[in-house]
Amino acid sequence: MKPFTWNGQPSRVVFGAGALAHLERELDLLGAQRPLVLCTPGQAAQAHALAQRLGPRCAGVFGQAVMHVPAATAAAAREAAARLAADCSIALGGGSTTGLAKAVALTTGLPILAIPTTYAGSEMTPIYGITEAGLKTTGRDARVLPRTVIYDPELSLDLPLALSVTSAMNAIAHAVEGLYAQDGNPVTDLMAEEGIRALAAALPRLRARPRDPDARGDALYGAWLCGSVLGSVGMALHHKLCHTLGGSFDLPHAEVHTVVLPQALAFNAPAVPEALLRIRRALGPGAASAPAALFDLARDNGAPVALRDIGMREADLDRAAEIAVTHPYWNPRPFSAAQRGEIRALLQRAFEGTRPD
Ligand SMILES: NC(=O)C1=CN([C@@H]2O[C@H](COP(=O)(O)OP(=O)(O)OC[C@H]3O[C@@H](n4cnc5c(N)ncnc54)[C@H](O)[C@@H]3O)[C@@H](O)[C@H]2O)C=CC1
Ligand SMILES: O=C(O)/C=C\C(=O)CC(=O)O
Repeated sequence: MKPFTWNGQPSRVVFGAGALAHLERELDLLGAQRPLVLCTPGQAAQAHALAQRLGPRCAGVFGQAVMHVPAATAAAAREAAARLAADCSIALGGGSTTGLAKAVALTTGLPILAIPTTYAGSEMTPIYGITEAGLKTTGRDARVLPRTVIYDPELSLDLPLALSVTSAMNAIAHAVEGLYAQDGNPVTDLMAEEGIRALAAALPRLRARPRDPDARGDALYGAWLCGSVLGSVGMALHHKLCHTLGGSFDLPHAEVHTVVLPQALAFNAPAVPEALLRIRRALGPGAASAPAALFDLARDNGAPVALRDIGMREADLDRAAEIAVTHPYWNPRPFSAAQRGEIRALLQRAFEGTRPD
């Protein structure tokens, strides 16, 4: 066994149908007396219902979370937390809401209690992302890791099916990159393979019965595992491309992950044979290569497989390639300015939705 360092996340996790009933207990354990509830405009009703349940204990609701955490939104949330004398953030929603809570925590240290309603997995990572002047900056900081996570499958029963599939692919992408991470280890490998398996198996069940609580629970379990992998090891080419396309071209996050993942894995395939075997095994029996099987998993569950179908302009691909190779993340197959042509070709295949070999 090669030596490794395990920086598994110390978040406290409460998991199960109806787990939201434990919110007050978990706030008490955090010593939080005045939580600020954060949400997106689309989830305001859920957030206000939670605030009403908490009564005078609740400092208020800030309902302006949006994807990629614009710097101005982060500043407004910090101002609201200060004005309301909040001592904790409750992030009720997906990665955009958790990301806003992280932006507040980054400068204020306000602890986060996350209540995930998608499969993004941000609740299990110390990674933050803030977007300013069309450029997304990401970083890692222990202060942004949520202290407590309440996973309640009942909160995702109404997650739109299309987003359920792409958000699951976002989670699978964390695990895929974790399997070839520079700082991967046997524990994260186990979590990654099980996370991919759980999510891939849940998708057809969700398509058949979107409100199936067992399928939603299995998907959330897979998201927890994949998010834990992302929180423990580094990201590589795939995430760099998605941060570029999402942050600089304002493309929808989960959809970008869904489209790019097969293409990025195909680019890395020659350098990551062990990861391919684990991914292939996790996806179940079939003759397709791991990249092609991921492409098929997305396509067969009704998800987009081409950048041109999610708002990308072909004229922007050159600039996307340029940004992607500037300050690249580590990757098992090097990509830097010298590989700009290869990255541009990868983006062309993603733009057209070409099924990998
Ligand atoms: N730092 C990290 O570790 C990670 C960060 N992220 C970030 O998270 C953001 C994307 O998060 P996502 O969860 O993909 O999307 P999201 O949080 O933006 O949600 C997408 C839409 O779905 C709605 N929604 C969410 N849950 C719902 C539910 N259960 N029922 C009905 N509607 C619901 C939201 O209101 C929103 O309008 C991006 O900014 C991405 O960068 C994503 C993964 C990991
Ligand atoms: O791309 C991902 O799914 C993981 C990390 C981020 O999205 C960075 C961020 O929080 O914006």
